Amino acid sequence: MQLPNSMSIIQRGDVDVLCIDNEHASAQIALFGAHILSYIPKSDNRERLWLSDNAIFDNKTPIRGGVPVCWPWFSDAHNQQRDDLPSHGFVRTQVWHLVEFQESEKGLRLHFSPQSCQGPGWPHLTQCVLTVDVGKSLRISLHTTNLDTASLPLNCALHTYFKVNDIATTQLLGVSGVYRDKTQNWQELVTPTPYQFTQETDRIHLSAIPQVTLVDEFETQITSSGHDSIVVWNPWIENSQKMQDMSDNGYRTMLCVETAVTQTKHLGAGEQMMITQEIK
Ligand SMILES: O=P(O)(O)OC[C@H]1O[C@@H](O)[C@H](O)[C@@H](O)[C@@H]1O
Repeated sequence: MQLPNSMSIIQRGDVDVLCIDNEHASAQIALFGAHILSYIPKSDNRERLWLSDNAIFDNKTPIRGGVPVCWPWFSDAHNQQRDDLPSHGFVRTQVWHLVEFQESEKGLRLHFSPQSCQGPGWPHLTQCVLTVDVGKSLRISLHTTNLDTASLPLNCALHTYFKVNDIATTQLLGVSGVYRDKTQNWQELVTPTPYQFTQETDRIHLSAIPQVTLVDEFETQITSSGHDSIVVWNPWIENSQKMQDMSDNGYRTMLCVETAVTQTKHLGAGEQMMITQEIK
């Protein structure tokens, strides 16, 4: 396939990375996982995504940072009662194909599909496509079609790591309602106001919150659709120290705000669904 004018390819370790540079923004997308690593709009030249200094680019290990695509389950697959399955599904550790692109005055639209939509714990016939729009905003859509003859149980997430100046002075606006707290035995608790960070945070907010603002030195707008949850995660110091692909202080400059389906969508035969996260 001939590449669009605004795109070149580089190597990071063993991973092929698409570099996009158009009049609106620059971005980097690894083919391993169709994993967006960087997005910098030209309106302010500010990097929106966090990528670990110790991220591993070996075409095997999930990349720590950017936008991991979690599909067809979220987290440790406990919904399926199977401990042997990889956390966050199996497509973030596949090399994806760029199947199509369109260039327009709005920017570049890219469509990716994984090597295979079947994997361990997922015998179903499905199609999964990731569409990325690199323009004045970064728009990411994960589209699933059930090609099987029976209904199937789906969870998924766009697990975005946002770059923050200092987690101690970061706030989230727009999040309300109840959440399940993984750090407190999955207790259901009420979202605090103001929403700030002083310790390990691992929360599934159980509603389709459409708009979240990440307030740091600057403001980042996160718009979601098609989801049933927003997940908020910061591992804090002890977990950062334990993770091989994260520096000890890595937690200080990142916050995950994830657009997710965690409450299991039963997708009927022939049915489609899509989750979208837009970042400005
Ligand atoms: O280390 P992983 O598999 O990329 O997962 C990172 C985190 O992802 C978050 O979405 C989960 O809520 C956390 O529990 C998990 O630790």
